Amino acid sequence: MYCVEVRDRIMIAHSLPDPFFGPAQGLHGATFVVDVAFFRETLTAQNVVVDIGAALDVLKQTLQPLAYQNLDTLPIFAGKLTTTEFLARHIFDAVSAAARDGALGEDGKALAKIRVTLQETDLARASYEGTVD
Ligand SMILES: Nc1nc2c(c(=O)[nH]1)N=C([C@H](O)[C@H](O)COP(=O)(O)OP(=O)(O)OP(=O)(O)O)CN2
Repeated sequence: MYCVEVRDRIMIAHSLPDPFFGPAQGLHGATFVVDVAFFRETLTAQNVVVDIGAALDVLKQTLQPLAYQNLDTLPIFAGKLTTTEFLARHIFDAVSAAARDGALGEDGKALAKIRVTLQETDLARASYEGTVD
């Protein structure tokens, strides 16, 4: 399986209002390093998985609505615990939708899978991966 992975960063604020999270129940900031990996069984006619520039653009556009936001105030996340895992799935859904819509070109519609990884510190990260369908 071939893979191309691109990276961006995002700064957000949020709280995790459940006793499970201890001190993180309060409002705090996070800077996530976001990696998105694109997988194909075979290369395209140009011998790529996806164009790296297009992949970087899709990731930047996906993160833009979240950047520098307090996630607690965004209607799409109302009542949700915006954990690292949850945000990985949210970003996966947006990148997958962009791929299906052709933002990565015609070949981008035929990816085997996508994996989104959010690194919240040098010690911890979370991922979501799935097929593009
Ligand atoms: N599985 C997850 N666990 C935690 C997440 C998460 O997104 N997924 N997030 C947090 C906090 O937002 C923050 O990143 C860390 O908070 P902190 O309280 O410092 O976390 P720890 O559990 O490592 O430390 P303790 O102080 O021992 O609780 C927390 N967990």
